[in-house]
Amino acid sequence: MNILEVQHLRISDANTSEILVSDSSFSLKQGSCLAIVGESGSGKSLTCRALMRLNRPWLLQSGDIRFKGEDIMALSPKEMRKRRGKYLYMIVQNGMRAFDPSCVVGVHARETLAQHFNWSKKDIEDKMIQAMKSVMLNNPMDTLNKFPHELSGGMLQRLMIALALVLEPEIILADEPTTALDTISQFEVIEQLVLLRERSGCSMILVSHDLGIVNKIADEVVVMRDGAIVESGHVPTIFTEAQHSYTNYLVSSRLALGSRYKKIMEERVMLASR
Ligand SMILES: Nc1ncnc2c1ncn2[C@@H]1O[C@H](COP(=O)(O)OP(=O)(O)OP(=O)(O)O)[C@@H](O)[C@H]1O
Repeated sequence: MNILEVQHLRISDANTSEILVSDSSFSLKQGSCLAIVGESGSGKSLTCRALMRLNRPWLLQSGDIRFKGEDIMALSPKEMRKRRGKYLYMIVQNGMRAFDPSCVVGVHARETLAQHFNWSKKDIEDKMIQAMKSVMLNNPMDTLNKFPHELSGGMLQRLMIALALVLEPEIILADEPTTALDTISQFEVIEQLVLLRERSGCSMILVSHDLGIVNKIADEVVVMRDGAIVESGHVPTIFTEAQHSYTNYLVSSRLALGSRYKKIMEERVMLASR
């Protein structure tokens, strides 16, 4: 069963009349992970944000987006706000942008959870602390009392994942969740995303440049270029039988994440044995 169906999505810039995403159609199966790959500027983030209806007001979108059959495009702004967080949850590239810089991250977490659940302050805190421990954020109370700029990029990403564990959204949109991180933090955040899927059974859309990450997490993939989908299919098939020359180019030039993992793990084993 498809939890999300997108038909003929088109995004254009009202200021310039430029078409940024043209006639994009894809679907997400319940419980599966769909990756959107493509070079910079191909329309991956705009597509993701269109699903949440979070694009800037001058970016006009048309087409049909259905979440469990419900027409997302027809919802009022108020109804759409209710769907964000609990149904569609976004993990962004740069954690600093996800949190209000003027307050400690615990306030953001509490406010987000209070929007969706009738839990007491104590319940919210307990659930958040438990989730933070499970994503290896030690000293959760200390972390919750910090401002975003006092936390590393990896910690902010893990905080977003912890929040997702408590919210249990139906679809997680992870837009280049590791791009802004160093290699070790990338590895850890990817591991946490894999665990998040296992624990919550959520469906996921993963935007990535990195076909190594896609190979590790995703079941299906769509390849975008210049605002259009040029190819889509099952991950193993795309890796071995890509039809489009651009997909072949991506596959052949992909970062060998597998070997990077191996290298990191070898380094860790060496450090641990010293
Ligand atoms: N707010 C905006 N206003 C106008 N044009 C925009 C806006 N955001 C993005 N664009 C344009 O839309 C196109 C697609 O952008 P998008 O951010 O979706 O690319 P992307 O594939 O996610 O790239 P990257 O991998 O670098 O994040 C680009 O040409 C970009 O310049």
